[in-house]
Amino acid sequence: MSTVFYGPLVTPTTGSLSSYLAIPNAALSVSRDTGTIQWIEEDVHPSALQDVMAKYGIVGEDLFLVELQTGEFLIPGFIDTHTHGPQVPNMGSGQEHELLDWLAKVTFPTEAKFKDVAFARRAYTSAVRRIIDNGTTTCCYYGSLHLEGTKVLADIVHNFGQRAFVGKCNMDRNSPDYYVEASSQDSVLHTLELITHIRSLAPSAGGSPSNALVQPILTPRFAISCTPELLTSLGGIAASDPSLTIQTHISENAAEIVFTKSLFPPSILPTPPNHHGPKPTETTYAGVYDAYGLLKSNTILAHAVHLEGSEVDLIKRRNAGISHCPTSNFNLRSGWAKVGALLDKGIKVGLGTDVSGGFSPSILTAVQHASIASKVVALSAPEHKHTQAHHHTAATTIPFANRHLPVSTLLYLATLGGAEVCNLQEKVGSLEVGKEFDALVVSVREDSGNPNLWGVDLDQELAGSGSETDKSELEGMLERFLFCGDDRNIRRVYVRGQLIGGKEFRRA
Ligand SMILES: Nc1nc2[nH]cnc2c(=O)[nH]1
Ligand SMILES: [Zn+2]
Repeated sequence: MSTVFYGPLVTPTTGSLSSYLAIPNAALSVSRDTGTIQWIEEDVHPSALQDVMAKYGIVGEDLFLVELQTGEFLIPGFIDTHTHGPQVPNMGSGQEHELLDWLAKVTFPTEAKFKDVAFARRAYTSAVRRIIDNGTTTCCYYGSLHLEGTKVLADIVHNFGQRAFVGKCNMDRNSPDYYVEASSQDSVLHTLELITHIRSLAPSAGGSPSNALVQPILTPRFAISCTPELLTSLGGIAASDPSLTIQTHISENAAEIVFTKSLFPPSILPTPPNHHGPKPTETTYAGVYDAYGLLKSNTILAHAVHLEGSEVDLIKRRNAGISHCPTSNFNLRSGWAKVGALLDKGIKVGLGTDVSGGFSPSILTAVQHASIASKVVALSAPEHKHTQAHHHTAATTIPFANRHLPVSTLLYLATLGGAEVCNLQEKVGSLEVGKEFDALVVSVREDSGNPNLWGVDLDQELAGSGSETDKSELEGMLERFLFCGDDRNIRRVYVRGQLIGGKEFRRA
């Protein structure tokens, strides 16, 4: 049995950051058993739709047809490569601080409340629901340091049907007395127990644990909050369990970097695994994680605002991914990441909301600020005039560094780039045959209820044109959605073919 979606479709494609597919009349079939995309046909005229479906043997009772209206389109679901579940209640609070003060004064007190499991259940239920309804189909969650509360987070994500990585913070030092783990041994035991719990959650129909939607993730909060003993143990877990993903923070804030270097002088750092040549004589932030075996192809590094050149090369060599969190980076006055230069190096980059350093749970807000961040980079680059002059050159031929990111790249970062950072690019991130259907039905119609977005159906009405959408109109719809859209424009949210959220789901 299949569900066939018929209407406009927008998707990035593998390997192309400078262009994307915009198909005004697509038919896309999803298996109702496995949730995978079975076939996609482009340019299907309404009168040919029945024939196309008959060609694939889809008739009568086998068929569920979803026809999109004018002003609606399909897009891959958003991937949030970095957020904090227990900080959702804090969104919009404490906006005056920089990182280390903000952690001490605003963040740790709130996270400490998640010791109360009943509180955690209520808060996480609300948090995960709003994250899904904002179109996030895959989410990398930091929990608090608590084992039980973080199990609850994993259970809720599992029950809601979102694809996710869930980890509990490892933090056994440089944290307040009321919010710190008792020892590195405790931290490790609780981490292993959480991994076991998450892997025991029932995989969806017929799947194996490795195919489960919710996966565990090692979560050393950041180097400052972990003793060398703890980092050593976590590196050991990572080495013995190579499929295990790792998330942490890197080079977010200037004071944080100074403190990190003071805690880890080269004399105490172990020699990194896979290290060739002499041991580094100076500490770098990435070098600390590398020394403990935590910088790998399945490591997700949030922020990367102030990376040194040698760190960029090391991250590339290890094929670790970066979560760009521009809303948070502006909000906490951390700075702005040089994303274009990272992309030019071939480093994997996705977007993160970093709630509540970032004040929005929506990847759309991250897209808007990623655009602004890239424009700040362009404006502050010495060759500003030069790059402006080349504005109209074919995008594929120019590097991304020191240039504003085009819509195609913003779309990529929000979807397929995020999938690469999570090593899920074979499964999700784009609408391609064989991938799982993690997707959104977006509406940029006047009746979406978003007063900030001028409805494209109204445009067509005013122009007196028919209701057929052409390719350039569809591209315009995408741009308008990315810059002016919010959850009111997200009608349906699908993960692995299942409807799990969106405006229509909430009403039902
Ligand atoms: N943005 C952000 N940076 C961190 N570094 C360590 N912990 C945090 C956190 O909770 N948020
Ligand atoms: Zn963070």
